[in-house]
Amino acid sequence: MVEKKQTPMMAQYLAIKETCQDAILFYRMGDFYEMFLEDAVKAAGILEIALTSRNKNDPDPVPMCGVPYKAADLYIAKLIEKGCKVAVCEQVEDPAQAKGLVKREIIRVITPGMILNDSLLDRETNNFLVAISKTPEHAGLACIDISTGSFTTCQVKRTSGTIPYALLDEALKLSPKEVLLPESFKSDPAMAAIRKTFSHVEITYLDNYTFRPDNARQLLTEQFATRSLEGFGIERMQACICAAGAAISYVRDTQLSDTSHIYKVIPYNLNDFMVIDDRSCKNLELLTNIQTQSPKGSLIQILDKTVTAMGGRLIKQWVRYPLVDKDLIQQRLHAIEELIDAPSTHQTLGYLLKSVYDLERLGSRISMGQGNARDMLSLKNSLSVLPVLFKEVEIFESPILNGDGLNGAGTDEKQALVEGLEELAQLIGKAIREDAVHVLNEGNLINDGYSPELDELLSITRDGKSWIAKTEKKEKESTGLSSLKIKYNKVFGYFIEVSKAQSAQVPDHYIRKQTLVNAERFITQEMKAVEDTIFNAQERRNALEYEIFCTVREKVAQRTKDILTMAQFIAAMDVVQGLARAAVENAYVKPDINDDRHIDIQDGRHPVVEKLIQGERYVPNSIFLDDTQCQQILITGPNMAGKSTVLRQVALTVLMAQMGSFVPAVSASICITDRIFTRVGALDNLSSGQSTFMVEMEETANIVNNATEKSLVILDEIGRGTSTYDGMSIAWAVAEYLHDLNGKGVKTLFATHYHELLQLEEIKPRIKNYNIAVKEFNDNIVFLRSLVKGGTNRSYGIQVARLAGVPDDIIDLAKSVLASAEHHPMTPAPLPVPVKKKKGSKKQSNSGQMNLFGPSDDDLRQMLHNVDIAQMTPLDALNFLNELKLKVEA
Ligand SMILES: Nc1ncnc2c1ncn2[C@@H]1O[C@H](COP(=O)(O)OP(=O)(O)OP(=O)(O)O)[C@@H](O)[C@H]1O
Repeated sequence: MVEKKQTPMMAQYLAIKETCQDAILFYRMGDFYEMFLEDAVKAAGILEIALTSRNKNDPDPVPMCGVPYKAADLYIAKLIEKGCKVAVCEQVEDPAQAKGLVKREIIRVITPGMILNDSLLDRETNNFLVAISKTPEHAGLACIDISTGSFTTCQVKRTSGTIPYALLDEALKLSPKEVLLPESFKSDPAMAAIRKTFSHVEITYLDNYTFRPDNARQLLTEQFATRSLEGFGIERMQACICAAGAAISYVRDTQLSDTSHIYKVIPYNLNDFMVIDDRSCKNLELLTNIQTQSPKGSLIQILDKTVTAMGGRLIKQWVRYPLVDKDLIQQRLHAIEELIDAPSTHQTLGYLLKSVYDLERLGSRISMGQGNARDMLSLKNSLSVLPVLFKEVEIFESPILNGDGLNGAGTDEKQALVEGLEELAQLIGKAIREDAVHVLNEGNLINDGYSPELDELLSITRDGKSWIAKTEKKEKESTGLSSLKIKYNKVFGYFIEVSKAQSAQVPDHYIRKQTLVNAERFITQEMKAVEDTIFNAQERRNALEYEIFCTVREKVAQRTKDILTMAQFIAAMDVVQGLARAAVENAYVKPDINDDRHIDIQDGRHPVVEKLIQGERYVPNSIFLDDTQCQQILITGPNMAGKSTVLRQVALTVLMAQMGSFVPAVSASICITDRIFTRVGALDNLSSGQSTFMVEMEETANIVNNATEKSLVILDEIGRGTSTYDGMSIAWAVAEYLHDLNGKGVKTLFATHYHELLQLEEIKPRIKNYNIAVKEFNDNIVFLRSLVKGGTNRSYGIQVARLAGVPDDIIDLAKSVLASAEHHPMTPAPLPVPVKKKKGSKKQSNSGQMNLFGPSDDDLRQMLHNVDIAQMTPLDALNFLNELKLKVEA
């Protein structure tokens, strides 16, 4: 086949495209980015723009589409959202100076995990890229956000051939936008689990070499300009090094610019924080509401009263990473307390922080040479607030508020940091015009008086006419020629015109250009020079302004580390001031952190439900859990009574206390919890191909396998999705197992409709029965919402069904089914496990749970056997009950 001859431009395009096969190439042509061939077809479809062709008359036209360069961000965002990568290719030489085809190069590759542009980022969400590595001993994870410079890493010991669940869960917790894996993982047994975990995340495979320890180590030491990784504490953490090195390699390959804002990597240990796995995070609605998937109706919505973007991102981390170090928790609580005690300073602080822009992202963009003049002004305005802000916080003792220890041990260092950043603000203020535009090559960036050279150009472009008038006056005076005038035409540009009569008297340095009937026209060397200046002034001014801008930006970039240090301090201060506001507005109290291993919450409330309920007052409830008397609480009560709410309320209160927040209660004493496990609600996971019951059992397995005596377990109705006896048996066994765990037991709150489980109180010393009280009258019930001692064997299912609007006919029928069932002699149901009765304990009861299994009635048995309760609506269930009744009566 004869290869088709390409135009030089197309040849250049194809050569560049060859280097970025997996990305859509944005090829700059004048004011547009053009896309060709398959890229054009794909992008036109996603962007909904016209697909044309470059050479329409050719029998084999090249598909193309394009977007204006000024609006490129919008289009790039859309492509990234659809999981595409975009390689931006710019003209890297001045087309006017280019000999032949203008040179072009890829200047940046934008991928879901490599985004720097503000318009493509969510203000209050980190844009994390996670790299996962595996060494014979460990699995490692590195997490980087190039938009803020944050870079962390951790590793987990491997106990089997695959990647440990804890590491995958950690990766999931970070909600990465992109995951980097070595090519070799494609055939790894862990891949199925990884694909499942990251089903909605872009996975990018890198050469195995990138993850090799020696290569990774070298990349990292180069990045941080250090001889070893000792200073970061990861010298001997090989899995961390491999993952971190691969992440840095990817950043460099895609960003192709200065990445020195990533100047450190912070290792962490999963045990340094309370573990809340992804499911529990969802179950407890920490960041999003389970129904709507939006932050509305979640804990973060209630707690997040931050006013800066940095604070908005940090509070999410505080919620996801509650502390287990008592001192660190106390520090946060103390800071909140100080703010609450100084309401007027607290208010001023909130007001001042509102003027602080996103220092992390501004600092990172500027450092990477991508900040524009507006970014510089935002930085200046933010930094200018610092001196006042630091004056205000002098009254506080807490380092989170007063910045002690910032930038080093002493007060001098802190002072030096603040002053240095103030000087930076002054430099920007002096250099950059307040009305500077976004575009960097069209001038109007630099202030008058900053550069004498620029001032000259500015005065020429602005005052061209007055310069001419001045020169005319000057020449008239020096020559004494009254007819002398300066004029302009397209042929000569500016020239001096003198009447014929006086033309003989012109000075020698005048150069004759044209003779007219009545006048002579001249130019001078000086004049031509000035003329050049005027003509070229605009262009030169634009170029010089850009040059000066880059110099100032470079000076600012040299202080990136200081800017980012300050950003982190401001973020924490903002989170704390936000938590203090939430505490005041919602009447929260400071929790006590005890060492006695008990949880004592008096008049606690659910922080979200108390805000959402309408037409009802939230009824507070008290809970006491310890390791000797009351370690497991079994909560019974009708549907809708408030069992799930009280369970979650306790979990959230413990979590809030450990993140360092005040809590919704009248008083609360909390011991440090290492993990909160939840098994709540029947979250349908059909989309991931799992049945409700399967999910429930997986969650249960995770709890019993991983809970320790320092954990808190929340179990909401285990075993609902299977037959009554299977479910009850599992629930019973799990409750016993948790009570006996490691001979010490684990603090557990267990809501259940299986009244048989109430008997556990009699055989297990640390299990206590509670119920949520209701009041009955005239066959109706009123929910009292208060948690009281003792169990209840009444379900009030029919009354709740009525409240829910189930038609009266069905309610009446259900009642008669129930009555008839209650009056039929039933064969007692066997207990799920043998129960040793304690001396003096009450008679075992099978109350409430009816046995409908007539041993001789095979039909009924078969019907019950065939029914799948998990798939039934309440209405189906009632209809089924009716069917049973008709069968019995037949
Ligand atoms: N302490 C309370 N004060 C006021 N209202 C409450 C309280 N607790 C719960 N509620 C209200 O009752 C509703 C039902 O509560 P919840 O879901 O906890 O009941 P439940 O007993 O777990 O029900 P089910 O057994 O059907 O799952 C809540 O959505 C809330 O509106």
